[in-house]
Amino acid sequence: MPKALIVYATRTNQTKSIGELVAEGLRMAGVDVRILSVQEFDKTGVNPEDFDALVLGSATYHGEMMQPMKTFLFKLEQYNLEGKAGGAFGAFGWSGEAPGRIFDTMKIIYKMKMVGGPLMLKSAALGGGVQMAQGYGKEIAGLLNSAG
Ligand SMILES: Cc1cc2nc3c(=O)[nH]c(=O)nc-3n(C[C@H](O)[C@H](O)[C@H](O)COP(=O)(O)O)c2cc1C
Repeated sequence: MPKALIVYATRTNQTKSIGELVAEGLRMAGVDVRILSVQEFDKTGVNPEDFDALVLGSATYHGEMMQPMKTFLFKLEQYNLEGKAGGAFGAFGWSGEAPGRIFDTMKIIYKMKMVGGPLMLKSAALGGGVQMAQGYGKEIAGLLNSAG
């Protein structure tokens, strides 16, 4: 069974809720998922290289991703993530810079095989958010299947 790791940064848990729905979508598509906050990741000793997909999320504050996700993206330099499936998501209010910045870093710096684009939602609970987030997870799972 392919494995996915989701790591997120959040302040009021909207991004966590979106991540949990992305996890559901991945699981529906037969992927084994581990979901952790950045703080939990730091405590666990999980190795991202042990996963087939890495999905990262951060809320946007003051036009930026949250500081723990910035630090986490630097930390990833110690791992070889090239060719792994990837996606990026986050809750936002109006401008939503974080998911796009994370997405580009995963694609350009870590040379990951990314889904079509970042997932930006104002809330997991609004406007078809559940379906969109679950669908995003399924889309990432599709990359794994096509990778064989
Ligand atoms: C002080 C403050 C600054 C914010 N700055 C932005 C911003 O620059 N752009 C944006 O799209 N949303 C901004 N937001 C909205 C948050 O991204 C939004 O509330 C989001 O749902 C929070 O997600 P979280 O629960 O995962 O922390 C801001 C919210 C607060 C309270």
